[in-house]
Amino acid sequence: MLPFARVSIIGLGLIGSSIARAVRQHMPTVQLTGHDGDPAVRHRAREIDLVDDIADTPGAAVTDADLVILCVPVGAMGPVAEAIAPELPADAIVSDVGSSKAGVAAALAAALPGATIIPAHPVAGTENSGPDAGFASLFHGRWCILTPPEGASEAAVARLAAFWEGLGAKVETMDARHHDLVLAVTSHLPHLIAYTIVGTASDLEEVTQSEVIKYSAGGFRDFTRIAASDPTMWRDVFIANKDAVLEMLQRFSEDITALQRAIRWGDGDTLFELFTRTRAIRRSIIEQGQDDARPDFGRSHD
Ligand SMILES: NC(=O)C1=CN([C@@H]2O[C@H](COP(=O)(O)OP(=O)(O)OC[C@H]3O[C@@H](n4cnc5c(N)ncnc54)[C@H](O)[C@@H]3O)[C@@H](O)[C@H]2O)C=CC1
Ligand SMILES: O=C(O)C(=O)Cc1ccc(O)cc1
Repeated sequence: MLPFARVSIIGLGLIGSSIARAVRQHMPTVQLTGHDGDPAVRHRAREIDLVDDIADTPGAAVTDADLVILCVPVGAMGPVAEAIAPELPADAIVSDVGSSKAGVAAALAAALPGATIIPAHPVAGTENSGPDAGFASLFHGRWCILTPPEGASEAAVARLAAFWEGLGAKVETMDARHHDLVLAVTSHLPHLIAYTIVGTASDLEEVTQSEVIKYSAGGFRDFTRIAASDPTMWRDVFIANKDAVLEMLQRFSEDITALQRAIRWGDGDTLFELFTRTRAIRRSIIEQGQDDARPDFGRSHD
């Protein structure tokens, strides 16, 4: 028995289109409806037959749904929730996939009083955007974190968990604020660092742009992948998760200052001890099978 029969996806970019493809693959009897605010995306979604029905307004996309998933940038979650409010069936569950959770949860609760809202975050993605970037296996073996508000219906949480497990994800439940703190250090700060270092390299006067491209060794290349991530999405994440990001940035600044001091004073032991510890962390990630360097990662568009 499937947890939902009629799923509506608002926002048909990387994550929305990946959910659509995964639902088609794993739950082929589910009736899928989609909407995107960009007419070109709606046109493309029709062209590639992404879902069963594309609605021209957010409200029209949810009239029949028993699960509505908002897959838009976090800054657009509140306005989209307001737009679906008049048409939302009373028994529908509303969820989202935003990369930050506390602010989104507050925006959804304000826009949809009385609705069953279970926010979620599939911790899986790539630097690409748009309906052609998605793929059905994106969530396989990846975590999806649910952040139900206090007093949320356990049955609704269980149904949403079953949905994500059905798409191949592993599900964890967490408080929204804790989620935002954890993701600030594991995802948001790394993106900020990547944006910074690629910006710094391109601003240098004594090193030319073509030298940066020509001699970019492994480390810098990896940063450029992350720094190619969607500007709208990440602008919204940093604005929405301001407190947690600033807290982690403060810690990071202190730690990098300590390394600066170690380099200045030739304190090799401090550098060696840190690099040994970080190598062990990388190896344990690989041992747990959570490495994105899987041969087909981001390439398979099934
Ligand atoms: N990119 C990634 O790796 C991951 C992203 N997320 C979250 O998923 C959400 C979507 O991100 P992506 O799919 O990567 O972005 P995307 O840019 O590929 O797709 C977003 C879609 O939302 C549409 N949209 C924007 N504002 C809208 C509005 N007001 N009404 C209707 N449609 C609107 C855009 O036209 C676009 O097609 C974001 O909240 C992001 O934080 C979560 C996990 C991973
Ligand atoms: O492409 C990468 O390396 C990512 O880190 C993808 C990603 C981006 C945002 C999320 O909230 C979750 C995963």
